[in-house]
Parts: sequence; structure tokens; C-alpha cells
Amino acid sequence: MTTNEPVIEVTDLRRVYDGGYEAVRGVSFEVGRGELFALLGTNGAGKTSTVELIEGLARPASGRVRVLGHDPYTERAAVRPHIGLMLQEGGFPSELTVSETVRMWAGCTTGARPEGEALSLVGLTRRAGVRVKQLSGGEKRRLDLALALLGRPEVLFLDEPTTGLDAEGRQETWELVRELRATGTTVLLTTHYLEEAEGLADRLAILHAGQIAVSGTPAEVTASQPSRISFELPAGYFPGDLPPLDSLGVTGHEIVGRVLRLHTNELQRAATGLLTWAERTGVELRGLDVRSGSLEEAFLRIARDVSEQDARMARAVQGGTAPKNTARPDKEHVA
Ligand SMILES: Nc1ncnc2c1ncn2[C@@H]1O[C@H](COP(=O)(O)OP(=O)(O)OP(=O)(O)O)[C@@H](O)[C@H]1O
Repeated sequence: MTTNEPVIEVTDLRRVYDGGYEAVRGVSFEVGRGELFALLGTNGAGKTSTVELIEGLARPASGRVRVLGHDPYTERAAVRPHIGLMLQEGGFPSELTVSETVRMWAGCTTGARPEGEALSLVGLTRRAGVRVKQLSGGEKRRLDLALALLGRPEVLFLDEPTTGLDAEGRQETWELVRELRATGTTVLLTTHYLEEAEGLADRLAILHAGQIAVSGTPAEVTASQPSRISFELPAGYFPGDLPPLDSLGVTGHEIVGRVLRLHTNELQRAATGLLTWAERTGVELRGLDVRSGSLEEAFLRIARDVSEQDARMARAVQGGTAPKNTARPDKEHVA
């Protein structure tokens, strides 16, 4: 039930924390009505910093955000009644019961769902009388979600909604999110679970150091990744004994111990060439593993870039040549 009408528009967004650290560095994307857009990224990539700007919780250093056609920071009153927020840390009074918490929240929400409906949506009906401090981490996440859904929002922001949930709870939340999306709710999701993004998102973006490294539908992002073939080099053989790698359509390779890993955009050609060579030579390729590009591969490739950059940065800092505003600070100031 998606349309092209953008409900969220983000253009060249930047966020700079006190102290000058630029956590969001020119992020742009759009989310259409009824679409589910997922933001992925390593720890500290800038997901929460970005989403907070879109939620109107902070003012961008520069760039433009529109939610339902309004600036969520300066026109908060126009946007707030139509959005539901599930933040990473809900922070409810711990002495209240689940039921009291929902009623308190409903008191501040226009057109709130009845308490029973909100609790049943997230499977907390039987915990209504329990104090918040006695809930498990996963149950607190469900309560967060119930509160985000209270006002039947047109736009739902879910910041790591299934962190702390067990496998069953995660499946139930995914089912609920699918139902909401099917009825036209627009969803912006941040998550660390790749299968969550792959299974739920219409489109996704992987953030890296405050910028979008790759974006598209899950299928497009996956297809943009090279496939991989790995195996143990047979005893007494070296990479130079294989057919020339470029003749197999191999674009890159690495060797770790005796394991050779080949990257290719032509999986069938590379696998056929390699297996034909092994057959002709009479060797066994032990541990042979052939896999198409995946979202995980895209994520790991970006994460590897991050670690390499961090290592370069550490060396530059030791040598006194680190560029300004690129070292990641500890979280201490709110912009
Ligand atoms: N209040 C703050 N003051 C200074 N720096 C901050 C602040 N909040 C976040 N940062 C820094 O900004 C960068 C991005 O943080 P952010 O929380 O947006 O990342 P994230 O992608 O949501 O990470 P995670 O997956 O760990 O939640 C990090 O380097 C973080 O240390």
C-alpha cells in the first residue's frame, strides 16, 4: 500500500555535537507513504543522531527535514499528533504499573486506542497489573511499542524495536509491524538485525561514519555485492597454480592461512572454471563454500572499511597528523 508521495524527506542533513563532532554528514533520502525504510549501520554510524533530527528532537546544523510536509523541529505541533516514537530508552516511571503507564500516556494522546487494544497488540494483556520495574527488558520494549502505537500514528519511528526480545517476541513484533505497514502506516526503522531489515524493509540504507554508504531495496543492495567462493588450497598448491583469476571473472582475492577467498560478479563462470580445474587436476577443494552476495556481505564490507579507517586514524593520531573532527568522541553533550 505504498505511494510515491513522500512522507519523510531528508536533504543533505548534518548534525554537529558540542565540541564540533559531525555525526551526520550530508544524509539524504525519502520515504513514501506506506513504505518501510530501514536504517542500518555499525555502532556509532549515526542512525540515532539522524532519526532524532527527523523526529524533531534536535535541530540540524544544516540541511532540510520534512515530515508530512512540515519541519518537525520548528512545526512540532503540526507533526507530533501524527507520529509515534519508539525510542531506544523509553524511561517510564518504574513504580507505575503497565496499565497506569498506558493510561497516563493516553491522557496526553489525541484519539488514543483503548488501553486493552494497545496492550493486546503487543501481547502485554496479562502483564497489565505488573509494575514497570518488574518487567523484563523485552517486555519493556513491547510497552514502548504499545505507547508508540497509542495514537494510531501515520508515521512510526522504531529505534531498534526488537533489541532484547527473544526469537518469538521478535517474530511477533515483525508480524505486527507488517500489519501496520499493510494498513498504510509509514515506518522508519533502525536496527542491528540484518534479517529484520531484509524481511521488513521496502528500502534500506546502510550508514557509515555519518553518510549513506549504500541504499536501495534489499534485493538491489544484495545484488550490488560481489559473490564469494572460498576453499582450502590443496596441499602443495599455491594461488599461482590456479587458472589466471581474471580469466575466471574473479575481481579480488585474499588468503588467510591456507584458505583462499575469491570475489566475483560472475559466480557461475568462476565456480565452473574452478571446479573444472579441480576435476582436471584431480584435487579436492576442501571446505568449498560458494555464496551469492548478501546484505550481510554488504554490511561486513562497510564495517571492515570502518575498522580500517579507525586503524589509519589511530596511526595518524600517534603520528600527530589526524584531520580535524573525524575522531569519534564519547557521548557527552546533546546538541
Ligand atoms: N550527545 C552526544 N554528544 C557527542 N557525541 C555524540 C552524542 N551522541 C552521539 N554521539 C556520537 O555520534 C556518533 C553517532 O552516534 P549515534 O548514537 O547516532 O550512532 P548509532 O548509529 O545510533 O549507534 P548505535 O548503533 O550504537 O546506537 C557516535 O560517534 C557517538 O559517539
